[in-house]
Amino acid sequence: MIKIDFDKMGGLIPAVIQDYETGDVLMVAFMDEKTLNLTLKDGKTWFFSRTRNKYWMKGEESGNTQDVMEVLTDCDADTVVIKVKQNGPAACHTGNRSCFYVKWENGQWVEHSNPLFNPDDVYKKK
Ligand SMILES: N=c1c2ncn([C@@H]3O[C@H](COP(=O)(O)OP(=O)(O)OP(=O)(O)O)[C@@H](O)[C@H]3O)c2ncn1[C@@H]1O[C@H](COP(=O)(O)O)[C@@H](O)[C@H]1O
Ligand SMILES: [Mg+2]
Ligand SMILES: [Zn+2]
Repeated sequence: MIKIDFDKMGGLIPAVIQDYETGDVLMVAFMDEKTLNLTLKDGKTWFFSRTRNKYWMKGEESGNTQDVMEVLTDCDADTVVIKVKQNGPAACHTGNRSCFYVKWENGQWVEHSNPLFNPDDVYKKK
């Protein structure tokens, strides 16, 4: 029986969040056993934030939650890909649809930012 190998990963595995409809990678964040189980039960994505040292449901503040459509793990069961229906305009807290809007071009990183919301409006409590 396949079991996710959290121990090998120091308790946290990468979760690649993919748009169910377009296949775009929306974000990458981390899950421990508890947040993976929450995600599987709840049908929304839950993560552990190392920076903020807390559990979070994506969209708890912005409303930009993610409905889980499909969950995959890889050959050695130490990463997950989660296909989601993204609610609201964007997954990234910058307002961009995806976190991956910075591209290596001609020897440097170039931002292709196209915010679909203003983070100052959406994240008011800070
Ligand atoms: N909303 C986001 C958010 N959306 C996407 N991401 C991406 O999720 C990844 C992990 O975020 P964290 O920094 O929380 O997690 P981490 O474990 O520190 O990971 P690293 O940054 O160290 O890689 C990063 O690649 C972020 O770009 C976000 N990271 C943080 N937030 C914050 O989460 C809070 C709640 O936001 P909502 O979930 O939209 O309500 C707000 O304070 C936001 O600023
Ligand atoms: Mg961080
Ligand atoms: Zn982001």
